Amino acid sequence: FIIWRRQEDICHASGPSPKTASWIWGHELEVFQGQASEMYNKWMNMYGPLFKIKAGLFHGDIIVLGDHAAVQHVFANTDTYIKSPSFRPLVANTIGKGVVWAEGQDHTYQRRLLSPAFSLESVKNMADDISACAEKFERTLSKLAAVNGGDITLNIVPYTSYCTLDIIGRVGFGHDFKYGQSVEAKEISDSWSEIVTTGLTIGACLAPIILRAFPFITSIPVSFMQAQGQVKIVIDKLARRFMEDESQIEKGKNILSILKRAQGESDGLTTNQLIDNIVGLTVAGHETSNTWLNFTLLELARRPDIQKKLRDEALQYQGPFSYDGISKLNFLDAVAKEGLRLHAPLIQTERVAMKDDILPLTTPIKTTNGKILRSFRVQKGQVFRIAYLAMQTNPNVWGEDAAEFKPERWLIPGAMPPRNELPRGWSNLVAFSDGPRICIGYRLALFEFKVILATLIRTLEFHATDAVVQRKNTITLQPVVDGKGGVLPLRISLASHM
Ligand code: HEM
Repeated sequence: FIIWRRQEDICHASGPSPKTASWIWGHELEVFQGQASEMYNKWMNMYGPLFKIKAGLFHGDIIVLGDHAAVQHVFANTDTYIKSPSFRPLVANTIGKGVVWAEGQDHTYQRRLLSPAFSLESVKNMADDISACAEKFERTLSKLAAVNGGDITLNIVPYTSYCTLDIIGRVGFGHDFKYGQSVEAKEISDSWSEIVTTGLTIGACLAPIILRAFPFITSIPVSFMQAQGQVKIVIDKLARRFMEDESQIEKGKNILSILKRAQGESDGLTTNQLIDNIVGLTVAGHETSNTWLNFTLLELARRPDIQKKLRDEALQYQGPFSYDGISKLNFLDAVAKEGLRLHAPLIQTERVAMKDDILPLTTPIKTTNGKILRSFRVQKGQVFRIAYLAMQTNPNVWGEDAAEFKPERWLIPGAMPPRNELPRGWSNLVAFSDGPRICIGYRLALFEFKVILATLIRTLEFHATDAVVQRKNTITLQPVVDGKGGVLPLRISLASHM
């Protein structure tokens, strides 16, 4: 057994020294204490796109993956590489047994039934709802700036969050959250603040490690985890209420109506699966889109020249925003991609190998015993972290300016690395993942991002403040100022042409 173990590739994989790891929490504590993805970026630079770290509570080493061929292989083989079984009961408790939770045939089945609600045609039909929410957001900021003499400094995070919640409410299940003013919107917003605040505490780092070591624990008394369950309670109630009104279901263009109408006698999601999926979509689609917008606004605030170029393009657009129309705004498209590359809202995901396998490698790796490996043998039970953010900001792939916000790299011929040196995934990014579990809402996320940004930028100017903004990972990437999460101060003024 010992000889066999010593032959495993992981034994000789490079990585940070075990001596630098906490004896009880491994390197996981160091990863948590740094800024989001900071340690992964550093180690990827030192050890290459596949390295191992010490796991907490004496669990076997974790492999951190950024190699394109290996990542593509993991995402393509969803039967071999599944989400961590230790977290499934927790996901079931907090967001239900929808597509986010499902594995194997159940996942394929649910995904097939959900897909029509996210088709190009369905997303195009969401244009009016998305625009209405974006305009409300813009009017609120313009009004605040106007009554304050044309200029105001505020924390943008809750304002963006009200807007993205409004959108998912309307396009998801025909509900108006009234731009953060309804009772339910306040409950969701309070739960999220709790998640962000407690997500910065040590408990949020230790809870998943404990769960992995003791998977029979289905409920951990950490408010970080419990707060997610509160969103389920609120959305569950609203979605059930919506379904009682058959006339709404008959004419509705929203996701729940589409799914409910498709509910056949032998084929279709059960009512509980429908509800769980609406909960999952709300959780998966709300704060992710919010993060993408917030950090892109920060980048634009720091670069008035880029902001002006974006504004000029948006001002040329005539009429209401449609999916096809807004897709023609090339600079907006480049800003969207660059914002997502630099600030992937989900910075990583985890997978576990269900059987022994061999990972193909794009970049051969050198092991600690001097061997060059062109593929990597893994054993059943191996845990992987797929480091989305580190992959998208790896200077060995994206060049020396990988950490800079440069939308023009997407437009100037030859400015991007050759496609065969980039991963697969939407626009050669991994932020939406890839393979059979690629984000089901990516088209909606992109459309809403563009409509909101174009609507805001036409009338408002964003300016950076003196605040030092850090980035931490609390489920999604969060701006942190003075140790407080969910804080991103921006100065906002009415655009000079107004
Ligand atoms: C910027 C916005 C978004 C980002 C960056 C994002 C990212 C991701 C990623 C990385 C995954 C794969 C996670 C994994 O397998 O471990 C995922 C899955 C998923 N996303 Fe998104 N997402 C976004 C917006 C949305 C929206 C707007 C919705 C729906 C309203 C949505 C619904 C889902 C669902 C249901 C899954 C699970 C899909 C499956 O397992 O088959 N997401 N998303």
